[in-house]
Amino acid sequence: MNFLLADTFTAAFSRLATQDQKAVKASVFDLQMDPTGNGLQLHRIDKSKDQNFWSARVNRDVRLIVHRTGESMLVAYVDHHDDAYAWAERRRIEAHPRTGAVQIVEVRERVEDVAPPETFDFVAPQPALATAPQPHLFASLGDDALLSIGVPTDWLADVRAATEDGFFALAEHLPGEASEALLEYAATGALSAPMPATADPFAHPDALRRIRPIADQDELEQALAFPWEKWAVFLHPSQRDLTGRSFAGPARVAGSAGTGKTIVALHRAVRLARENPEARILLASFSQPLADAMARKLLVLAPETGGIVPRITTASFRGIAEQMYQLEHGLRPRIPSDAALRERLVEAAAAVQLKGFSPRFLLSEWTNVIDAWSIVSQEAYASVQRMGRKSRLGPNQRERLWPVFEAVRTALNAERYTTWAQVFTGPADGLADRSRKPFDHIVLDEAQDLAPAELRFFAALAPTGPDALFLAGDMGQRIFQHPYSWASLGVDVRGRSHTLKVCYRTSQQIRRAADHLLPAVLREVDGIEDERRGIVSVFDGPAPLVEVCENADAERVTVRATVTAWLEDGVAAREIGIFVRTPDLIGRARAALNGLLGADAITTVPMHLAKGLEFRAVVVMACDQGVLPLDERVADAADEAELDDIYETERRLLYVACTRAREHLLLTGVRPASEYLEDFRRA
Ligand SMILES: Nc1ncnc2c1ncn2[C@@H]1O[C@H](COP(=O)(O)OP(=O)(O)OP(=O)(O)O)[C@@H](O)[C@H]1O
Repeated sequence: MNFLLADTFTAAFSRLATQDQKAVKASVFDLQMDPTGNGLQLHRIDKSKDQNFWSARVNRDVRLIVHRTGESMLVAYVDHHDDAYAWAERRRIEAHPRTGAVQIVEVRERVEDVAPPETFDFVAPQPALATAPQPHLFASLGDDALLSIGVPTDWLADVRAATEDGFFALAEHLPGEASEALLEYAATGALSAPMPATADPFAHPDALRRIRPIADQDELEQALAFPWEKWAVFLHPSQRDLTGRSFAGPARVAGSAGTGKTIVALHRAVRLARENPEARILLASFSQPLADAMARKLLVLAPETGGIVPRITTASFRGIAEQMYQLEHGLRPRIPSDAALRERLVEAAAAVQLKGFSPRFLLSEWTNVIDAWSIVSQEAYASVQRMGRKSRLGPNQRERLWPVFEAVRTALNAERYTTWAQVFTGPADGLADRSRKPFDHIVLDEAQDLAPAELRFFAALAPTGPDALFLAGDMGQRIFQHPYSWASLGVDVRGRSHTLKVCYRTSQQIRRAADHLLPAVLREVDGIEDERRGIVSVFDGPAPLVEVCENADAERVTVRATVTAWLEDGVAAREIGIFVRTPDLIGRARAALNGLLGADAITTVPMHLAKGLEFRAVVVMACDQGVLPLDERVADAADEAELDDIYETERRLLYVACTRAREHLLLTGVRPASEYLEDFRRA
């Protein structure tokens, strides 16, 4: 008999008190050992429309709801007695008549039978005083089309009557696949193609995202250990596909912020480790805090110690390269700071009386071209494409610049400095001819910000072959790198790049507004197009707020009032993040929080550190003209094209900051405000 867990159960389980959870766990384990349910006092729920629902007694108060057929035992829900019964009385579990996927369907009471909950009011007539009626979003879709995307038959009329305002209240009652397909239709005007049917209705990808077969005790232990981490057990079909698929060459998962790329990277690393007990896997991300966060999540997915976890190394991009450097050289690399580099560049420029290039330009050219691409000769500099450095530097300019860079390289060598690019390039060169590599599989998150030397390094760490290199990243969030061709470095993901479309982190309102900061289609150097239309968020929330204030005092008052309201509303201080463009603006953010209870727990950081974070509520402060985009950067642009590039990166920074928010977002600035606020408001 198949033993299965539904996400409705894990969600309800995570809400119970710890004592009750212990008792529920014991009952579920008993049930797994003996799926007949003997000893658990199973009672059929007579009032349910689905005769396969039974209740099992956990303790005096708590009841487990199971769905039992000849072939399967599905643990569907758990709650206090009356609520558990009420849940089962309004549900049925069945294979959808068209898609074939098993669904937990909320039974749609007829309007005359039951007063509709306040949150939805679809088939019921609109009040007479309603303002201009909103168009029905799905009026043009026939039954056939609605059934093809998994809308349960009882909900067809509601879906056809849904308007924009009420859709999310309705969506909560529909199976996820149906609401996502409807939202995508609302956004793009196209219906997604249905998934192919499977012989076993539980094996259908749409069923697997909510109902997971549990093979043994270990799996059950894992599913119950962290019930609030839904992602650990229930994946979207597209996430599941990317987790399980084998790729003949380097592959990539793309997708807007919050679509679960990190989750795919984690599941994939665990899957590869489980499948091959010999495999050594590297799971790396941009920074140490992000690597630490992945390591914590890894323990949720694979709690068993002594098992696969020791074979998965989690590290930051630089951390792993630095370790290898240290192993080889016996000491840590001495890395020049940006200030030290700038100083040497300015000195070298003065020595050759170079005029017309700002220190910022010299540093950027050094970092993004000379050092990034290991340029060591004037000839190489003359021919380098300066990919992503859109300013066209003619041969004369390069000729004038070269002595400066050459002098800086010599000075750095003399002072025993090693640049980050050199830290990555050394091991990459050393490993090129070796047959034994340190890892079998490399899985990288935040791949959009990999520098060329870093990409080469990671590609060299595992043997070329199937599933050697998997990259997760969103081009729309690239803030540290100029674009360049991955294919030119041998990492060609064309044909093996897949985009996730369902956003789990950010409410529909915030995501939609943030999307306006970026073009609808982003085109990469290697020709891959990243289509950003048709992304849907799985939940709804308040519209983001934009406040342009007369002065910094007024801004402080606005931010303080909003944060206070969030705290009073039950948002914990640690769930609030405040982002500003530069470190010296942090004081402006802290001033707004001065004296607020719990203010210390509120994160206040520059936008550059927002990557990978997540908060229930976010303020992006000081979005003033001159701050976003940052005047200093704009002033250094060599030409129009370079200016465009700066504008784009600044825009992406704001996009990253805004998309850290789950439910609430406030953007503030002082008049005259950043022009980006207008784009944001277009939503
Ligand atoms: N299948 C899922 N079920 C439930 N929650 C999920 C699922 N997949 C992802 N999430 C949640 O969505 C949020 C975003 O996931 P994740 O960090 O993997 O997205 P991302 O695409 O890497 O985001 P970003 O590009 O902004 O870093 C997280 O809170 C994660 O737990």
